[in-house]
Amino acid sequence: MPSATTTKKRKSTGTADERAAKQPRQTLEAFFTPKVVVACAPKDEPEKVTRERVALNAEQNKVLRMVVDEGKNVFFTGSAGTGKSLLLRAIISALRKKHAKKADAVSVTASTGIASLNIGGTTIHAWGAITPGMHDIDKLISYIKTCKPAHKRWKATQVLIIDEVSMVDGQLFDTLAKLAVELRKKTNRPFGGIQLVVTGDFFQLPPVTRGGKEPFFAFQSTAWKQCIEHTVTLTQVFRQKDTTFVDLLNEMRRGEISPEARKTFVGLSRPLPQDDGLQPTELFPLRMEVDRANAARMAALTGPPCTYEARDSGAAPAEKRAKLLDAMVATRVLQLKADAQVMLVKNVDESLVNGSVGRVLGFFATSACVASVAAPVLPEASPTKPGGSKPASSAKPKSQQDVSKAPNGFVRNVQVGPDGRTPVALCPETVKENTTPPPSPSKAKARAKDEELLPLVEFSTPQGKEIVLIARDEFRSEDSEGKLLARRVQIPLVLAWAMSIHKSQGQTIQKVKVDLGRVFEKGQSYVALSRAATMEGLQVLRFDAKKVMAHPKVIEWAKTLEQTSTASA
Ligand SMILES: Nc1ncnc2c1ncn2[C@@H]1O[C@H](COP(=O)(O)OP(=O)(O)OP(=O)(O)O)[C@@H](O)[C@H]1O
Repeated sequence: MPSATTTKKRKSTGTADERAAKQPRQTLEAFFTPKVVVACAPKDEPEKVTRERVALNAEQNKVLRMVVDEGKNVFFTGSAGTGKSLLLRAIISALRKKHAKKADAVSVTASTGIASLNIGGTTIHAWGAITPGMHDIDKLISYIKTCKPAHKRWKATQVLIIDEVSMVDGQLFDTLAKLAVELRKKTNRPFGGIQLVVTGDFFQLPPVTRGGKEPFFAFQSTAWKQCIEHTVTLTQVFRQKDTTFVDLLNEMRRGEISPEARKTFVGLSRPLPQDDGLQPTELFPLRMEVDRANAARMAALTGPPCTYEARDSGAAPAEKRAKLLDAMVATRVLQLKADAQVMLVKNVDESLVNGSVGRVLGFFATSACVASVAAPVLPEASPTKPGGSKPASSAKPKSQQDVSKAPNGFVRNVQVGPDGRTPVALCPETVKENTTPPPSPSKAKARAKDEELLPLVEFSTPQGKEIVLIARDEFRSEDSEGKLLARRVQIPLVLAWAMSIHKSQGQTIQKVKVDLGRVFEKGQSYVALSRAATMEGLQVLRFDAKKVMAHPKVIEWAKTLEQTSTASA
């Protein structure tokens, strides 16, 4: 029976490794393999739920079974927060186990770079070696045939996953289907016989169009009608617990705002409390507005700035490389100050995710933070390679050894002194209890001399506060043959007083502020407002019912779905 959980054994090379091998594997694979109940079990077998696992609900399990056990072509959708991403990660994990012996059998893609980053995949364009905007099948085929890895992928793929499909242009969907048929020479089967697993919410962001052109959604394409056998709508909202808020968001999603809903939204214009020291993240449609808002907040902080220049490399020609680097979420120059509000742009584990917001406490060396960890726990790791932070020395107490092992160089659970921002190892007056004494402050300072000072950040997570030293990490852009085009090693943080709605898609943000007066695209307001976990954490300025309208084509299409499901119920 295939299992959705992973407990890969490691080669034991010594006592430390033996200890580590006994630990449950806590890499990002564990994050992509969320602690979900195995869903490939026969329907009548009771589900095993362990203490730390998130159990998929019945509708999520149904989709997982349709995809993994029955091999069906499925589009699963649902409003924001219904667990599409979590389910997708469980599906990816189960499919990889199912096809473990066949490399390239499971291809994981998304419409945008950011969405693909969230599921450890690649963009659909990069996967298929498709030039954006090009639909000449013959030209595309001859180009793909020159890219051996891409050609191999087209032929070897048995399951193609496409996330955030609302942003996939319908014409592209048709092109993909035609290419699959041609390249796989299985002309009698839709999509060349590739199993499709597609997800997203068409009420969220639409495909990008030029010059105000109407979007052509994937569901309007001919291939969609031929290839998507089953549409499943997830209905249980997990992100928001408050049913009143869920109902309000649903009214908005359908574009039917009642007078009561309007009144409630207008009432959300009040400022949010700042009891945890964090201000709401303001969501803007344009990157320019985001940069301006963040720069103004930074200028208001009086402390000295700490600047991180990215370490860039890559084989692409200069102009192309610059473009690729520019599109990366990590910036070329990151300027931070103590008290700056920041957002993590890498997934680490279930509590520290791409989207976690925190406040910079100061800038410290890894060694000082390793000496100040609060508890002897093994930190969970990121799948990316370490980005340049130096490992701390090996002659340390057990807890410190474990901490320095974090492959991403992060130091978790740092304990700070009475000022609330200095690691205890640097506070002479602080005596740590219950662990081996930390190195003396003078030693820690001496060791710190050669090390790059890194931002120490207090994150607000659903599990509570955690202080983490953030090391540099790697961001890569590869071509369809897997060749490294551009690489950036940078601190994986961005300023987070403000962020773009586009980048916020898929995230859960505890405190959100949205000025609807700025929103210009259908779907944007719904994405922005539905990032908030609670109404208490949402501030809405200039509410205008017209601005929250869904696209009429999507409303029409959704009605046909409802009719189908009512008829088949
Ligand atoms: N079965 C489940 N049990 C408990 N929590 C869940 C479950 N499924 C999802 N969640 C949680 O609900 C929240 C929203 O889930 P997720 O991000 O997967 O939703 P989504 O449908 O992809 O949202 P969006 O469309 O806004 O990106 C996350 O915090 C996730 O961990």
